[in-house]
Amino acid sequence: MTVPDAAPEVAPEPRVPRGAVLASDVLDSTEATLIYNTKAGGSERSSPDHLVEALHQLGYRPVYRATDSEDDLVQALRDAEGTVFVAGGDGTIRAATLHLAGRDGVILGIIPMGTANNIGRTLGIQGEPLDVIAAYRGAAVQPFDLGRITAPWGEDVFLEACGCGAFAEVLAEYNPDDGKSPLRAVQALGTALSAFDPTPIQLTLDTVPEPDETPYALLEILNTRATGPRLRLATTADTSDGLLDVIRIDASHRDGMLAYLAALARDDFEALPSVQSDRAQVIEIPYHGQAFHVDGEVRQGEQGAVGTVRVECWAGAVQVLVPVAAPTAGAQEVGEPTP
Ligand SMILES: Nc1ncnc2c1ncn2[C@@H]1O[C@H](COP(=O)(O)OP(=O)(O)OP(=O)(O)O)[C@@H](O)[C@H]1O
Repeated sequence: MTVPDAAPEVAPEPRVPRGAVLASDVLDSTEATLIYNTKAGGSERSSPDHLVEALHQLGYRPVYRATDSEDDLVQALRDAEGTVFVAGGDGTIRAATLHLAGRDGVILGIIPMGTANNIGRTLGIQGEPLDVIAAYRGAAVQPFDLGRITAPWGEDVFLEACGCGAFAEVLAEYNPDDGKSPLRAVQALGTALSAFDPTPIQLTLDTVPEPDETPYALLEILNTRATGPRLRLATTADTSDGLLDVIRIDASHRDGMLAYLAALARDDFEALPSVQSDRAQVIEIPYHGQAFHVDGEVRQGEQGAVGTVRVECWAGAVQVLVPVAAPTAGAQEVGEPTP
């Protein structure tokens, strides 16, 4: 069995995150595919050639599959085996991951190159692309959950989050032509949180209905800690726990806009008294035509529609490469040292 640079050269006792295993224990192939979105925000920081060379140095045999759009991923990933490295923003990682979900024998290697990088940050994967690749020497593999949605508009899968209320309304109104500004988006969310007038709904968490109907100014189901323009709504979310974080704000008890903006800036959104935080496997949300977002995409509301939006955690849908040295989501406490 040949493995890509399995043994770390400097760390005699690699410590892998809890729930993860060394990549060298599961990979029996040095095969690798590189997807590189040349349109993503940070793509000028390196080139596919540089990344291919860096992967070679780790012991992989990478093949770069050029893609002009998401549609090209069907062909590029059809026969992919081994490790699929995806360089791009959250949108690119999402697009590729949707093709890999539920597939055996494939591991996702994230090379964050966007603005928000919510997926990479949740896993402790950040930095310049070549540094990220270097940190994959002696890496571990851990499960990465996805969210699966069955709704009146159809089926959806998300990596980061889905939800309705203020953030979905902001995304539905957000005009990308005005420029992609995290600050503008956060300010818009603050305003929407204090002004949005939601319809009361009765939520069900893991088959247990909530006692009352509640008007939620914000209802977000998160897999990663942050979504959108780095909105850290679920500050302790764990992408490998088989659960989704349910973050909600009852509109009748909401704080003022500044309280939310300040909490986001302080990174303790869940500590606000008006923010309720729970974890569940299955969440059922009554649908009355309200707008939803699924990661960065919007499912526009449909007047007069009724039904249920069922959101379920798809535990371990993907296997993801994580550096052993960096802390990872849910793995701040590391497991026993690997022999
Ligand atoms: N493999 C791909 N090749 C080319 N284009 C892609 C690919 N995957 C996604 N895209 C498209 O590229 C666009 C930008 O992607 P992405 O969101 O990853 O980058 P970004 O906008 O720089 O990131 P961020 O949102 O973090 O700033 C998206 O509209 C997406 O549809």
